[in-house]
Amino acid sequence: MIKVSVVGAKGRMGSHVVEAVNGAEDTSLALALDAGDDLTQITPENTDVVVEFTVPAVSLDNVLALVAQGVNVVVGTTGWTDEKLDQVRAALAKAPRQNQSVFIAPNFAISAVLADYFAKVAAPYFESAEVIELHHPNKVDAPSGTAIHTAHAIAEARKDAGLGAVPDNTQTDGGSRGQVIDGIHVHAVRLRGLNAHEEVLFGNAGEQLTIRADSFDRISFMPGVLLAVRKIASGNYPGLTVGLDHFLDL
Ligand SMILES: NC(=O)c1ccc[n+]([C@@H]2O[C@H](COP(=O)([O-])OP(=O)(O)OC[C@H]3O[C@@H](n4cnc5c(N)ncnc54)[C@H](O)[C@@H]3O)[C@@H](O)[C@H]2O)c1
Ligand SMILES: O=C(O)C1=N[C@H](C(=O)O)CCC1
Repeated sequence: MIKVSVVGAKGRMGSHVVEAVNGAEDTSLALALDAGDDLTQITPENTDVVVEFTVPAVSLDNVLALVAQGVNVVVGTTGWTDEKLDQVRAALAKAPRQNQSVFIAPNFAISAVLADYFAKVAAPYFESAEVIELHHPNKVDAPSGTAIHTAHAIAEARKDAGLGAVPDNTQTDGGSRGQVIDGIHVHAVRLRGLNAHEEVLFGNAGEQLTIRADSFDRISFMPGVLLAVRKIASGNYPGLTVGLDHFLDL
């Protein structure tokens, strides 16, 4: 049995994770903690893997504390920058136990991971590329962590292919052209009724490719969370790993 503790257990995602851990045959719930609870209750004796779904403002501190307490962490919370990732790497380098792991996934849904992968494949073949993410209005961050990840991946693939800047003759912009991430315009929609959705638009003269992923229900993230828990519990991924694609045969 893999002993799993959940941090952010009362949240929209954390409560689904508690159910998924209780429902799987090879995982058991150790601790379910939320804001105000003492994280030092989590130890290597009672927990093999912590699943962290909180808010971007606190996630880094939680992860650093948990690493220092000697436990492995699977993180779904957004808000990760290169600088924050470096802090996690530094914490892992002086972690109390050998081969400790932190795994961070911008998105645990297979549809989103594949959309991201297909976008990377398509990126070198198109002059234009833009990302539109669409989410429920309770989301605290914009653009989504997934969209940021997709924009970086498209930019890297374009750079590797020797492509220049996307064509854009906008002369005035009151904000309608979205946030520019690594040269890629990213647009965020917040709409009641939505859950988590992303469209990647590619264009050439006379043609367009649209790649779209839709998570209609948070249950769509749970197979990915359990996959990550199992992979991290295996001990085969020491250090920091970012992205569920590392665990898929793509
Ligand atoms: N990676 C993915 O596949 C994926 C999927 C959905 C959501 N997310 C991300 O997960 C995060 C959580 O989303 P949500 O919709 O569940 O949010 P939410 O607001 O419903 O839940 C967050 C929970 O964290 C708790 N919390 C806040 N501060 C805390 C602290 N210091 N210690 C412990 N718990 C604390 C809150 O009380 C709340 O219960 C967001 O960053 C979101 O973007 C990622
Ligand atoms: O509902 C959210 O919040 C989501 N956050 C992640 C993101 O920002 O990419 C993943 C999708 C759902």
